[in-house]
Order: sequence, then C-alpha cells, then structure tokens
Amino acid sequence: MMTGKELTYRYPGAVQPALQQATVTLPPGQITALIGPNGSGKSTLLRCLTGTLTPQQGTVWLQNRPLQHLPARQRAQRIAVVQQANQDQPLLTVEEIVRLGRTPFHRLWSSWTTADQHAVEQALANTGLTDLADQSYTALSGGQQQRVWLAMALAQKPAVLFLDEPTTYLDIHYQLGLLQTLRQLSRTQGLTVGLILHDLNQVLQFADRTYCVQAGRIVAGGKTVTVLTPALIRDVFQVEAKLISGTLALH
Ligand SMILES: Nc1ncnc2c1ncn2[C@@H]1O[C@H](COP(=O)(O)OP(=O)(O)OP(=O)(O)O)[C@@H](O)[C@H]1O
Repeated sequence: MMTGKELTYRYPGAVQPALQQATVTLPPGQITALIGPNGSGKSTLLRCLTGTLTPQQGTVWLQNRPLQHLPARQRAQRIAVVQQANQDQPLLTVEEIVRLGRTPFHRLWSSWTTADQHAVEQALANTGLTDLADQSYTALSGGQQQRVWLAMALAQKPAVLFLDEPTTYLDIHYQLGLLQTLRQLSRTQGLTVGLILHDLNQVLQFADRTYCVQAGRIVAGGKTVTVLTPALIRDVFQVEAKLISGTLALH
C-alpha cells in the first residue's frame, strides 16, 4: 500500500505549485490510474510518489513508513519506475538490460543467484521478450524497446510499480497485452501499480482506481467507475462523453 498525504510541490523558481495538497491511495493488488489534461501535474505527482521529487509539504507513505525514512537501497528494491521510451540507447542485449533490474539486490561483487536468473526469465516471459533475449537493444523497434524497460522493472520484483504513459509507443496488440500483464501481476502477486494513462477507455477497462488531476489539484478520486463520469470528462477535458455498453463514446 502506498499513500500520498496532502502533497504540495513547487518547482524551483516557479510562482505556483505544480501540485497542491494531493492525497492519493494506491492499494496492493490494484491498478491506480492518474488522469488529467496536459500540464495538470500527473508526472509531478508520480515523481513525488516515487521519491524522485521531495514534496515541500505532505508525506508519502510506503507500507506505513514515510518514504524519506527508508534507506535508498530499500526504496530502490521496492519501487520500480518505467518512464516513457526514448531513454538512452545502451549497447547491451535485451537480457543484459533486464538483468540490471536485479542491481538493487546486489552489493559489489556479490554473485548472481538462481533467484536472480529466475526473476529475469520470468520478466522476459511476462513481456513476450524471451525469444529476443540475445538481441541487441538498438536493433529493436520502439515498442519492443518499451517492453524491455518494463521487463527490467519486473525483474526487480518491486512492491510498487509506476509507469508513465506506458502504452505510448506500443501498437494496440501490445497496449492491451501490457495492461493485461499488469492486471494479472497486480492480482496474482499483490503488486501495487500506479500509471499515467491518457486513453480513458483503457482507464475504464483496466484501472481499479482513478485520480483525476486538474491544475495541480486532485479533483476526483476513488473507484474508476464512480470517478470517470461524463460530467467529470466534460469539466476537465471539455469533451462530451456517453457511456454506451461499458465504453465511453467521446466527441
Ligand atoms: N522540471 C520542471 N521545472 C519547472 N516546471 C515544471 C517542470 N516539470 C513540469 N513543470 C510544470 O509543472 C506543471 C505540471 O507538469 P507535469 O509534467 O506534472 O504535468 P502532466 O500532467 O504530467 O503533463 P503531460 O500530460 O503533458 O505529461 C506544468 O505547468 C509544467 O510546466
């Protein structure tokens, strides 16, 4: 379980906070989506929850401990983050990158264990990358590269997994595959998943809980079906929405 209580963050030199008094709960075994217009503060909230940014006010709690009290190593073991693609282009194979997910569990010179290897193989299998394990990363398509970063995060076997717009570079097959994988992992392993998604129908289909951020504030939060109403979508996105057979028709 991860919670953020009344988080306020202002970037250095900015007049207004990018995030104001945001309170969120991410339960284990569930997918929690952050939605909101461009520039509303979703990534800032995500960075506060991962510990990349330290809010000027408020506290992030991970399993009943304030995040800032957790030693860096424990933080690195428990929280994994998948950023949008186009990261560095490492001259490594797929498996070599996925193995890096085990780094937080190793001290200098400590040896590679069968548990490490098992975690890597499971992560490759969960992301459909087993057959590409020996390929060079630079030879992969953008969508395949995106899956490598997810596999690296999964190899870490984190308690909490954050993803910033994970479906951006994926075709529709892999978008659904990734969201199904996340749902399965959250259900079967009790993984806490937090993600930023722009596709509201995917939010409706896959997110158990949703928080909507507008101008740095949480304007709605809770079970997705109760949050994602036509009225909210109109207010926040200025888009008309109708729910037809469980799908949002947007216009
Ligand atoms: N590093 C930064 N320094 C200063 N201001 C920033 C920085 N990053 C973001 N901001 C500002 O903070 C506000 C919130 O940005 P944030 O990236 O959290 O929004 P977002 O909802 O994730 O947007 P998007 O959907 O476009 O990715 C914006 O006004 C943005 O300009």
